[in-house]
Amino acid sequence: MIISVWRYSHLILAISSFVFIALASITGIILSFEPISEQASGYKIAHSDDLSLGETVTTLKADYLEVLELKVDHNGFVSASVIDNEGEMGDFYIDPFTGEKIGDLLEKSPFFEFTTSLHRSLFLKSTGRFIIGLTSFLLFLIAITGFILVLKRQQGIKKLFSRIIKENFFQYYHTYLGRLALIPITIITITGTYLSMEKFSLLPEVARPTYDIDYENLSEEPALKANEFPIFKNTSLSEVRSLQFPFSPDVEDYYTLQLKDKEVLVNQFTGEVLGEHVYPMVTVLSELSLLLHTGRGNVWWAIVLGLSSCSILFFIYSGFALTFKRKAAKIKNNLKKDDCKYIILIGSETGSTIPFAMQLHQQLLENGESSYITEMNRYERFPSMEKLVIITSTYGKGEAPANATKFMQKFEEQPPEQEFSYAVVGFGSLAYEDYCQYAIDVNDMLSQNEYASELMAIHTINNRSWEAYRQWARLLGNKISLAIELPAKNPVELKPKKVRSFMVLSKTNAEDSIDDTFLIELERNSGKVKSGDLIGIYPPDEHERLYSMAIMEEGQILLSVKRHDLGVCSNYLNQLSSGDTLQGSLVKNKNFHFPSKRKPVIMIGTGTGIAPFLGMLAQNKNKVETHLYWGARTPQSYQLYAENIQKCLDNNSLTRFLPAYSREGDRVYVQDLIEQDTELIARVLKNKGVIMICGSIAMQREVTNRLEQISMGENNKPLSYYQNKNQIRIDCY
Ligand SMILES: Cc1cc2nc3c(=O)[nH]c(=O)nc-3n(C[C@H](O)[C@H](O)[C@H](O)COP(=O)(O)O)c2cc1C
Repeated sequence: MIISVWRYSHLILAISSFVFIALASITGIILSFEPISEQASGYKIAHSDDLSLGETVTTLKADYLEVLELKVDHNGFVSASVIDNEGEMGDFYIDPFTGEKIGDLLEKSPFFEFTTSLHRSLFLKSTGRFIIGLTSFLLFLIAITGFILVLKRQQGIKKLFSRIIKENFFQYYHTYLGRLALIPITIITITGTYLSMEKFSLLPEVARPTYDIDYENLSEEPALKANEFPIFKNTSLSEVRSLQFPFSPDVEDYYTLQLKDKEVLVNQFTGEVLGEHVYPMVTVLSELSLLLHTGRGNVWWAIVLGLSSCSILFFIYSGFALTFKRKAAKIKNNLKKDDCKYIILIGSETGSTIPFAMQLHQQLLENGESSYITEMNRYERFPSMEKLVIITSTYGKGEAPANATKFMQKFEEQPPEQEFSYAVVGFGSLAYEDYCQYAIDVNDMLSQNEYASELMAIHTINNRSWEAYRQWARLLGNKISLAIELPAKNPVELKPKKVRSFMVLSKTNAEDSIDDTFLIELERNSGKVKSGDLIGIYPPDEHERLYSMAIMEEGQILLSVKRHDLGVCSNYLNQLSSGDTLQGSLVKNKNFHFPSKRKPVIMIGTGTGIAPFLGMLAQNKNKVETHLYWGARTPQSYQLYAENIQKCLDNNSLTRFLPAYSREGDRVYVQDLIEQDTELIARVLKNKGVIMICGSIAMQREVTNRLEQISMGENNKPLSYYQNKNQIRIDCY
């Protein structure tokens, strides 16, 4: 398993504590409802926060025979302990404006009592409290290591909140929610740890306040009413925690006023402040920790706490799902490294490139060749090596993935001592500025080795395209004269698909077209597809083959297919007639849909890559400015699409059609046309328009090179900047 230090720490911490974290989160979710239900009980009187303490004290003294204590709790509910005019003692919530009783004191429900005990101590008293305290601290460390991983993924603090590149559901939402929940989770864990430390007396001890009151000189003059005491007049109820009334009418007895930050003793006759004790930091932090950890008195914060606890459960689930996926990618060898002619070295951060490399390894073995596969960091001299294949991803900012960081140094220290040829495949994503940079660097290094000769030029693969990898493997097979044919169906993608029947509505014949290409219309039997989505077609007893779909005006599916002499699926489709049915499955391709915003669109395609664009144009009801650059061999190739394209030009759903014919006249390619329209391309990118590319990988490479030049030259921004904003949408195979 390949893993970086931070990811390893994140994982180990999570594994060691996930059971307790899950328990604390579930109980935490339940407990977040407690402050919400308390607030819903309605004992908070509007505007009471601004009422002065003096007013309430005066009102209470007038209403009751004796007042013992006044309290304001975390919800802002005001309660009083009194003896009424009938001599009855009472302890209840009051309206601080009138002094009237408005309800009995709330008692903690047995359910919340039970949940709180479970949350705090797992019913294990001190042992439980210790476990929960430690869990809280571990969760804090998990949050921090997670944050570092997000920083690495987003390539620095500046890009922390820029778009997350979606590689799969779990990775995307693990990162997305991690970013959102980081601050609340950090607060929950720090306060939880603090509260536990307090329980175990690990914080500095707080001494009881001592006062130096001059009892000899206490005065009863000038006697003022409570609402005239400056301290009571200038203190609003929102600042008060409690006020203990004097025990007797003797001047030696005083009011004890507890505010949020200090305790004050007040002469009961004159209102003079007799003593003051500011709470130490430890006490203030304890109070704050309790409020922040429980959400007491603040419904919104309680909701944030509840949602954060839910997100922790999701992190546990998605984190393990990601880990198991990574663990599944294993490197296996049957032969000894010293005996193998083929050496395959893998560079991978998360392991997703491994199954690709393993497929090649298997094929070589099946062809009777000796092949050894290992991680790049395990490079050493391989005495029998004749061919070196390096398959590596790029991470960070064009850097080596985790298991390849030492490769270059090792290779330089122990270069091969015999002649060998090499081929490098880069796995990467065009969404990053330094596309496949590490593979490029490795390729450069190998090219400088005196014994090395290039077996194949470096090949780059965007977004783990299985089709692109398959093509490369086929080319490699041709080079080394082996029948290397990887399965058509991506073995790395495990999700089963729903297979349905589709009826053929109409079809042209490949034989009638100069390019051996035909159109086939299928009845649509599901409403949830869009042009640009894919259909996987299953010829009888064969693997699936994917085609990009156009959804036409009447909702039918249109495919454009090139027939290959040995192509099982294209020949199967070509012999179908109207009324026949075929088996297929629909695959969402969300990153290749026509944009919903009314911004200009540039479509670039070659050959059958025009198909999804035909559907998008047919659905372009808003007549969004759209330019279609299409590459083919000869003008006759256009005949197949002429009617459709002309219709779109006539009804303005297509603004311009720019064909490039590579076997006629000046031999023009789509990339040449793009170069001629530099200004338009730069403007579209600048104005948040979208560029869509569909067709062959070779064309994609040429086109993206030109676009990169235009983007840098005209707008001073790398193409990846627009790719990250989803303005570049690619579906190439
Ligand atoms: C944080 C992060 C950084 C990446 N940086 C680059 C990059 O600089 N260049 C690139 O071409 N691809 C980059 N990628 C894309 C990966 O190379 C690509 O997803 C690859 O398939 C990952 O393979 P692996 O999981 O086997 O390492 C990056 C991906 C992530 C998550």
